[in-house]
Amino acid sequence: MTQSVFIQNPSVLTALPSSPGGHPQQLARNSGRALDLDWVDEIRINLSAAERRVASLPGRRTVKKDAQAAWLLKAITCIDLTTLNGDDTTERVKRLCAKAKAPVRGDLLERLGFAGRELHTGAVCVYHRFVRTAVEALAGSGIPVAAVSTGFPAGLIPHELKLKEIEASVRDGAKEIDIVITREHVLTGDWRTLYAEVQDFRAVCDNAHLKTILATGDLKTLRNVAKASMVCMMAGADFIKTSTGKEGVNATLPVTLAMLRMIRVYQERTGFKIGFKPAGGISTAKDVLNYQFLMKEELGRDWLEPDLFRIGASSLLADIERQLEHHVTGHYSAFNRHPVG
Ligand SMILES: O=C[C@H](O)COP(=O)(O)O
Repeated sequence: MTQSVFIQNPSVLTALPSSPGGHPQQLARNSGRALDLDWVDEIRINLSAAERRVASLPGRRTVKKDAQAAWLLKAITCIDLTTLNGDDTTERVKRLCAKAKAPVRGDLLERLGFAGRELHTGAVCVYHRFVRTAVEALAGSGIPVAAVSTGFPAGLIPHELKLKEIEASVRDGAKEIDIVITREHVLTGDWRTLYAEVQDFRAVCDNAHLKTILATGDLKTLRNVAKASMVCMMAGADFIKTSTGKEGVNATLPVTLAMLRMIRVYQERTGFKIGFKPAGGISTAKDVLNYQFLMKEELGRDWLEPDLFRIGASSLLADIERQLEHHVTGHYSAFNRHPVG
């Protein structure tokens, strides 16, 4: 799961938030570890402190002009370009894949000094039914296909069927599997069962990377979010992900802060770097910059790269492209000029 943006324009180059054209990070994959309930029981989260911490971000951190363009180009490389709708079709998935391969109009890239350089999204994320279509459409691009499996979005189908769905997605060529956890295990504090569930998912993923969706909007408290994060990482998650996009409340900055702090603790204790994926409702360039700032402040530059940071989004790319157009032309275009993504 490694890609890099290659930057040509010198002013954009200096503004890029992480190594331009740099080498992919060599990450040791999280092997998981035995469940240690002390690591779970000791977790405390101060909600008002978390809210204060993230509320200060927009006023404190800002990037403009070339710097903003550079951060937004980097964000594109981290997008899991997503379609997860009941009316998805093969043609829609093919169009999405075409957009993932060429996320920004050629004339804009030229004016940004990017012409001819590699730029694509982090992945394309679809339901299992469309994995094969996406794999074929993305062949040779290096863009992985992520499948939402395990009875997405509620995750209430039988456990054995969840395992079969993961196996089928892997067989069809998915390189990343976004699973939903059973929220009841969190709401009842049944950490052993949650751990066993995620361990089983990880085992059938084989070499595909496992992103565990917590559905944080269903988990009631930040403490539950933090505890579930820790259990999923101990069970072998490669990424922890906030939401399906279908809960009443999806990705938020306070939830992100709680999850990032757990990633930090897990790394301090085990040495493994776990990725983070906010998803659901992230639709503007302004939103995504705040997530990037928080990632950098909490975990450092490594977490601005697509092997440790993904943004699950269906419409964000359109706004980013619009902002890039404004950057190079001074004008905003209508959203319908950026129809996909
Ligand atoms: O995982 C990705 C989400 O389902 C996308 O949510 P969104 O449509 O609000 O961008």
